Amino acid sequence: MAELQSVEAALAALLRDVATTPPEPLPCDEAAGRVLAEAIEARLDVPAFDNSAMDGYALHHRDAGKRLAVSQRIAAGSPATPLAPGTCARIFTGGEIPPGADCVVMQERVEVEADLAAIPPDIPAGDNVRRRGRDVASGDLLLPAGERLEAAALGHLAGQGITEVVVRRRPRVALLSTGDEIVDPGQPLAAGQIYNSNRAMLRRLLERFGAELTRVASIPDDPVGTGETLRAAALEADLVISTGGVSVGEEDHVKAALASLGQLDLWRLAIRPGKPLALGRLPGREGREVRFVGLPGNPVSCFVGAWLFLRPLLGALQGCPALAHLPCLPARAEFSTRTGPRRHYMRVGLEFGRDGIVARAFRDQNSGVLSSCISADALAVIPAESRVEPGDPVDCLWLRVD
Ligand SMILES: Nc1nc2c(c(=O)[nH]1)N[C@H]1C(S)=C(S)[C@@H](COP(=O)(O)OP(=O)(O)OC[C@H]3O[C@@H](n4cnc5c(N)ncnc54)[C@H](O)[C@@H]3O)O[C@H]1N2
Ligand code: MOO
Repeated sequence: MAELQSVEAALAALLRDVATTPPEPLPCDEAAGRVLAEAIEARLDVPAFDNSAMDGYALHHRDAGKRLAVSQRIAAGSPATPLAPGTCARIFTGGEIPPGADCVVMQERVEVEADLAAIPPDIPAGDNVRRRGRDVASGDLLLPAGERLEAAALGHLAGQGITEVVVRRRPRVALLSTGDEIVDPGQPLAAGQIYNSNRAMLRRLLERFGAELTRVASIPDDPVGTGETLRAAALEADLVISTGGVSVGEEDHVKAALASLGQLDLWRLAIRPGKPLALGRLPGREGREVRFVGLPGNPVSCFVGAWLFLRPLLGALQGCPALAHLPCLPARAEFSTRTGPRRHYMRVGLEFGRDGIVARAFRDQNSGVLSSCISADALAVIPAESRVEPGDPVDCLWLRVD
């Protein structure tokens, strides 16, 4: 039997020449989770002016240790006037530092008697002053292209007064299921049939990875219908995904249809779960090439395949480097296991303790046992032909990310 291939080789083949989706303008209010198509330069200084970090008194530091008349009151949002020499200004958090002042003393340290503020000694220049442009200076790179717009980035855009951004169109994905035995939830189950659990699981994962599902369908069990379904799916999608039917079964219309419509490579990977994987290309609209990924039908193989292959692919389609790799955490195994010729991606829960991270494996790691994925914080990567004992180090790919 041909030698098993590596995940890295399959991933490189999958990601070769992936074109990003086209850019589209979008109001910032609708842009959460979307990926910037172009870098954004800051057009304002933030803060826009030197301002106070405290409620207190603004003064020149040479006047520290004196009793000073309070010559003005500066609330946040009202302009300051130059500070009369030898006086201080009552100031509030966010209030503009008046010209002539260079520090702020918080009010808890100041005694006010008969309109005079007793300032403690030795206040350094700059104390409690938030300098203009400290966060962002006009002309700086505010956000790079490829940034996924999450909370702080959206706040940063708003801080610049920006209302619209140019983002990558969501990758359009067709999600197809194979298998005569697979039935949609809501329908009655006949003997030997099972409900389609991969579809609901992948739909959620794909949406988390930034996709828009354009078609969710089952592939009919005949060659003509299969070809038509694949062709129609490719015309409206950037990516066509199928589940099931990638191992060595006899009747497989998907493989035949793909091979005749476009191109198909069948991979047998040295991993568990997820050994069989189909990668191909289909003709799309206007001569574009649409990627095809055929994941194995076993639900855990599907789940693991989605994290290992679909997430980086959706990252490449969106031009988003953050989706290329899962964060890898060093943990200590709380279990023992041994592997054969395939690298094992074990579903583990992680416990973060003072002495580091402990990885606990789900009791049943069979590729049909979807319960192993429910509380999986990570995939522990156990190299091929190795042995792990409790306390041994294991690399864990963190799954609590988008
Ligand atoms: N003789 C061999 N048999 C198998 C091999 C092999 O190398 N030689 N590989 C095994 C491995 S590993 C995997 S993984 C599976 C992959 O099989 P397929 O991708 O061809 O998938 P199916 O046979 O269609 O289904 C496998 C399993 O998953 C269930 N399934 C399928 N789709 C769904 C769905 N949408 N929701 C829930 N469950 C689904 C299906 O009923 C089967 O039980 O092949 C092994 N066999
Ligand atoms: O590799 Mo299969 O994906 O073990 O069940």
